Amino acid sequence: MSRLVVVSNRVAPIQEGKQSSGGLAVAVQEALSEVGGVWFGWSGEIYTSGSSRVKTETKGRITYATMPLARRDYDAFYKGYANATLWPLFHYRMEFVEYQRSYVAGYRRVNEEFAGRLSSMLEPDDLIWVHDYHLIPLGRDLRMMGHRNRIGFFLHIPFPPPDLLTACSDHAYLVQSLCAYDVVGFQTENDVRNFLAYIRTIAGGSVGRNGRFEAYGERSRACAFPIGIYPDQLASQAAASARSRQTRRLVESLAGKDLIVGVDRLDYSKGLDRRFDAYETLLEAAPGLRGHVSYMQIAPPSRSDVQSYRAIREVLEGKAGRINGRFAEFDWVPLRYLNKSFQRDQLTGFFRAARVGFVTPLRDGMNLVAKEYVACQDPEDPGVLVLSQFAGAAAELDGAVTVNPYDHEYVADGLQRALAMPVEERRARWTSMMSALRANNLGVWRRSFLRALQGR
Ligand SMILES: O=P(O)(O)OC[C@H]1O[C@H](O[C@H]2O[C@H](CO)[C@@H](O)[C@H](O)[C@H]2O)[C@H](O)[C@@H](O)[C@@H]1O
Ligand SMILES: O=c1ccn([C@@H]2O[C@H](COP(=O)(O)OP(=O)(O)O)[C@@H](O)[C@H]2O)c(=O)[nH]1
Repeated sequence: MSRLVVVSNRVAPIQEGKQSSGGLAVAVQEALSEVGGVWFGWSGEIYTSGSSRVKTETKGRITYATMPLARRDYDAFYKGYANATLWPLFHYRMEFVEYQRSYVAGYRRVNEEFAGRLSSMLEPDDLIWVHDYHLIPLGRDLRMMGHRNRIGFFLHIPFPPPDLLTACSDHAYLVQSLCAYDVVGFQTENDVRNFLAYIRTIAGGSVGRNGRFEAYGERSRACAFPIGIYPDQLASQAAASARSRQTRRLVESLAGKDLIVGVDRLDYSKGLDRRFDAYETLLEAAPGLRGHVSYMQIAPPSRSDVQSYRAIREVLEGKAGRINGRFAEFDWVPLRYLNKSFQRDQLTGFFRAARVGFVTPLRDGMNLVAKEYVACQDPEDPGVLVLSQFAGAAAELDGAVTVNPYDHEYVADGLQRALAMPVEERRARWTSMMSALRANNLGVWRRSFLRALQGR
C-alpha cells in the first residue's frame, strides 16, 4: 500500500498529555495513528532570525515532520490571510474580513515554502492528503514542481456561496488551486453545492455525476465526507472519567442543579455572545429555573493576536459579568465562564455530567464537540444536545433540539425544552444520534476519502 502523507498547518503536539488545539488535530491524529504515515506541517513555533529546518520525529506509526514559521510569515500567512481573511470569509462573516496584499503574498510564500520542503521528502507513489484553508494552493505548487502523485484536499470549514466568495479579490486563484487536486472534500452537501455553484456560474466549468467536474482545464471530483469520531471509545472514556476526581468535584459543586455545558475555542464563529444572550433570556423568561440550573462555558483562548478575537473576548467578559451580576445569589452562580483548556479525557466526564450540551455556532464546518457530547452520555439517562442549525453536525444529528442561533428567544425555548424533556424522549433521541455516529465514524471518514483519492 502507498504511504500516506498528511499535510496541515496545525499538527497535534508530539508530546503526550499536551493539549491538541481544535478538531482538525484531534481527528487527524486519531485517523493517522491507525494507518501510519507522515504528518507534515507547522511546529507551532515562530523564529525571528536565521533560517528554519524541518524536524522529524517518529512516535508510534506517525513520523512528524514540522517546521517553524518566520515571524513575518506567521503574521501575513497565519494571523493575516488564513485567519483574518479566509476564516471570516468562509464563515460568512464579511464584517471581519481584513484584506491586504501583504497577506496574500505571505500566504503564497508559505505555501510555496511548504511545498518546497515537502517535495524533497516525497516518493512517487505517496498518497498526499492536504488539509484546510491554510494550504489551498499547496497541491498546485507541488504539481508545478513536477509531482504526479494523487493529491487530495479536505476543507474542515464551510465553503461559502459564490456571492460571498467573490467578495475576495483572489476567488479565482483559490478555486483554480482547488481544481488542481484529484479530490476536493467538504464537510457537508451544502458546502459541495456552494463549490459546484461557483464552478458552474463563475468558473464557466461543467458538472457531471457524483461530484465530477471540469474547470480551468482540470478534471476533479467534489464530495462531502463528514468528519466523525469514535463514539464507543469516547463512551468508555466518559464512563471512566465520570468517576475522576475532577468530575466528582464538579458534580458535588452543582448540588443537584442541572448542568448546561458548552466547550468551544474562543472564536466569534462559535456564537458565544448570542449564546450568553439566550441564557440570559432563559433566566428572565423562566424564573423557576433560577437557582436550579448552572451553565458552564469552557472557552480556551484561540488566535488571540488577531484583533477580532481580542474583541470577542472583551464582549464575552462583559456579558458574563452582567449575567452573574444580575442573577447570582449568595449560594448560586448562574454562569461559570472558564478561559482555559482541558484534556479531552476530562471533558468526556464533564459532558456526561451535563443535562444539556449547548452548541450554537453561527457557522461551523462540523463541530466535533456536538458529536462528542452525544457519545459521552449515559444510555439510561442521556442528556440533550441543543444544536445550531448552522453547524455541519446538524445535517447528521437529527435527535438534537435544533435552534437558530441568531434568535435568542428561540434558543432559550430550546434550552427550556431540553431541560424539561422526559427520559423516554431523551433516550429515543440519543439512540438515533448514536447510530448515526456509529455509522459514520472517523474510520469511515478516512477510508471514504482515501478510496475516492485512489480513484476507487
Ligand atoms: O489551528 P488553530 O488556529 O489553533 O485552530 C484550531 C482548528 O480550528 C478549525 O477546526 C475545524 O475542524 C474541525 C474538525 O474537522 C471542525 O469540526 C470544525 O468545525 C472546524 O472549525 C480549523 O479548521 C483547523 O484548521 C484548526 O486547526
Ligand atoms: O479545552 C478543550 C477544548 C476543546 N477540545 C477538543 O477540541 C476539539 C474541538 O473541535 P471542534 O470541531 O468542536 O471545533 P474547532 O475548535 O476545531 O473549531 C474537540 O475534539 C474538543 O474535545 C479539547 O480537547 N480541550
